[in-house]
Amino acid sequence: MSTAATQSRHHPASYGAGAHIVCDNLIRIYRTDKVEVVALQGLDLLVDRGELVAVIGASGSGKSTLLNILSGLDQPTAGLCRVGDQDLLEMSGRQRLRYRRHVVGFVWQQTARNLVPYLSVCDNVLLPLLASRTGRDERHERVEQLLGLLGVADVRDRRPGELSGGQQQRVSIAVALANRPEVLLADEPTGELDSRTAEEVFGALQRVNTELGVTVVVVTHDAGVSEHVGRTVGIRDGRTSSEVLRHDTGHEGLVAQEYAVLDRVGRLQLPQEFTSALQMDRRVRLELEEDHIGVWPDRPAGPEGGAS
Ligand SMILES: Nc1ncnc2c1ncn2[C@@H]1O[C@H](COP(=O)(O)OP(=O)(O)OP(=O)(O)O)[C@@H](O)[C@H]1O
Repeated sequence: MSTAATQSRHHPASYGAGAHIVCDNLIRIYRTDKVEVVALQGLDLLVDRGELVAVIGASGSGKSTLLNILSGLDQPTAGLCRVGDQDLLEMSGRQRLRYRRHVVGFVWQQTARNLVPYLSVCDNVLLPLLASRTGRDERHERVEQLLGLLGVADVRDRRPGELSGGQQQRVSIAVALANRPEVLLADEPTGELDSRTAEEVFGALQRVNTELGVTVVVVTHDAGVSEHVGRTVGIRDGRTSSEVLRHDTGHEGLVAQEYAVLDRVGRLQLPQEFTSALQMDRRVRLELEEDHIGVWPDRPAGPEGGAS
C-alpha cells in the first residue's frame, strides 16, 4: 500500500503530510446562467512521490475536472490542492505559469493538442527546452535520452502526421517530460487507440515512471489500465469511491485487492453491488469487532434477522 494512503488512515489530522499530490475535500462547481454543476463534490486523493496512479471513472464523473485542476489550467471552488510545496488555490498568475512550465507535464487525448504538426519529432521534443533556455548540450542530451527511452529515436525526423497513433502518444510523453517536470498528467492518452497500442502507451508511462522517477497520474475509462499501475483510484460522482491495489505476494505473483476509500472524517461509500445484494437501505447496523467492523442490514433481530 502507498505510504501516503497508509499514513492518512492512521493520522487523519495530518492528512496528506509527506504526499506529493494532496487533494483534500476538493470542490469544483461550474456555474452558468441557469445551472450549477458540482463536478467535484469533496474529492480526496493522495499520491506519493514516484507513484504511478490511474484514476478511472465513468463519463462525467469528474476525471478531466480533476486533471485540469492538477495541471493548473482550472481552479477549484473550495478545498485544498497541493503538488509538492505548491498550493494550487493560492498561486499568483506568475507562479501558475511557472508551475505549468516546470512542475507538471501533460499528455492529452488528442495528439493535435500535444504536438506541432509541421515540426519533426526531434524538434517537437526540443521546443519546450528552447523556451526554458536550457543550455545547448544539455538540450540535446535530454532529447536523445527521451527519444531512446520512449522508443522513437528511429522516427526522429518524421512529422507527427507520419507516425502511428502509439508513436504519436509516445512522442507526446517525451515532449511533456522535456523540462524535467516532477509530475506527469495524462488525460485519456489511449482514448483514440486500439487495445494493443493502448498497452504500448501504458508501458511507456510505466517506463518513464520507473526510469525517471516522475510521479504519474493517468486518467482513463479504460479498466485495462489496472494491469499496468500499482494503484487504481475509482471516482464516482466527483468523489473517490474505491481503490484497487496490486501487491506482489511473491508465491502467488501480483494480486489485486479492492478497497473502499475512507475520508478524513471516516466516511465510507459501500459499493452498490454489496448494498443491493443485502438489501441495505437508508441505514446499517455497525459492530466493532477485534479486527474488523461488522456492517449489517437494519432488520429486526429474530431467529432469522440477526447478524450474518
Ligand atoms: N466548463 C464546464 N461547464 C459546465 N459543466 C461542466 C464543465 N466542464 C465539465 N462540466 C460538468 O462537470 C461534470 C464532470 O465533467 P468531467 O469532464 O470532469 O468528467 P469526465 O469524468 O472527465 O468525463 P469524460 O470521461 O466524458 O471526459 C460533468 O457533469 C460535466 O458535464
